[in-house]
Amino acid sequence: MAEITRVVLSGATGRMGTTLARLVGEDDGMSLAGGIGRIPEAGCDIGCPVVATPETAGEWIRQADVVIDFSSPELLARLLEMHGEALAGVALVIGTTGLGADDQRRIDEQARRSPVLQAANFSVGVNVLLALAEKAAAALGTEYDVEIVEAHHRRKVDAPSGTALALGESVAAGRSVALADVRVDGRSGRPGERPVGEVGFHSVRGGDIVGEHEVMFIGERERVTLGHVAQDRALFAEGALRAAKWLAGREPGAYSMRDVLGLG
Ligand SMILES: NC(=O)C1=CN([C@@H]2O[C@H](COP(=O)(O)OP(=O)(O)OC[C@H]3O[C@@H](n4cnc5c(N)ncnc54)[C@H](OP(=O)(O)O)[C@@H]3O)[C@@H](O)[C@H]2O)C=CC1
Ligand SMILES: O=C(O)C1=N[C@H](C(=O)O)C[C@H](O)C1
Repeated sequence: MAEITRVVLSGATGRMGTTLARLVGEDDGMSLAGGIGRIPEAGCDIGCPVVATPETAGEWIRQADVVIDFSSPELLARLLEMHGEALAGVALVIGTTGLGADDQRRIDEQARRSPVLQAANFSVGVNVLLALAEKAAAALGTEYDVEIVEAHHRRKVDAPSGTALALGESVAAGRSVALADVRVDGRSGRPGERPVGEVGFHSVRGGDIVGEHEVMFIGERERVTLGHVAQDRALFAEGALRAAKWLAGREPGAYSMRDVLGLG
């Protein structure tokens, strides 16, 4: 009989959590062990028991093959603090964005005990776009000004999006600079003339936009635009489940969608 991948969802009752629960339910190779989300009653709808805090999820985690987190920086931090040891050997797929330096440090520490795959965006298209942005930035150089524009639904709480920042990291890598040294979020007042090498970020929020990203390389007489439009968040959930199956059973370490997709 084929192996079943047992999944725990962190953020189970949210937009991504419920989409993931539906797709896991449709997949003969996966089963839901439990979920963490603030609305335990939602367990009936998503097809597995849900608890409101990670404290009581320890047993599920110990028995799981993979924990998939699309929640908030706060819940992810508590999960790692509370269950770092229970998670040893359990694969961890992280989609949560808006993380700070301390959150990232905790994730990197966990990657010494568990296989951890973190991605700001699980769509195949965006991961190809990240590679294209790096190539374009290297080829065009700083004669071309880079502006990154992203648009999301009105309920998104972090800005710029994780994907926009990942695109900025690609541009910075292509130019061999640190993003923190060239990043500018929006402009207002009299910021003065645009310095050479700056990477600008602009966030649009409204309605039900799933996720749109554009990287503009703006020269004196031409403009190169690379972009991606997500039309359905099942796109991200499918990518996360593909990553989960790929990751379960691997050695501890930090992995990326590049590894899953063989993008080098
Ligand atoms: N990497 C990728 O491809 C993608 C990443 N994302 C990211 O995933 C994250 C979640 O997105 P989305 O599903 O839209 O957000 P939602 O707000 O819809 O879902 C978040 C879920 O986490 C729960 N949660 C958050 N904080 C806590 C807490 N402290 N205790 C208990 N439960 C908590 C929420 O419960 P409650 O609703 O009750 O607050 C909810 O179930 C975001 O960071 C987003 O940017 C999103 C899409 C794709
Ligand atoms: O919050 C969202 O919805 C999304 N968040 C991710 C991000 O911050 O880049 C990925 C996707 O764009 C949807």
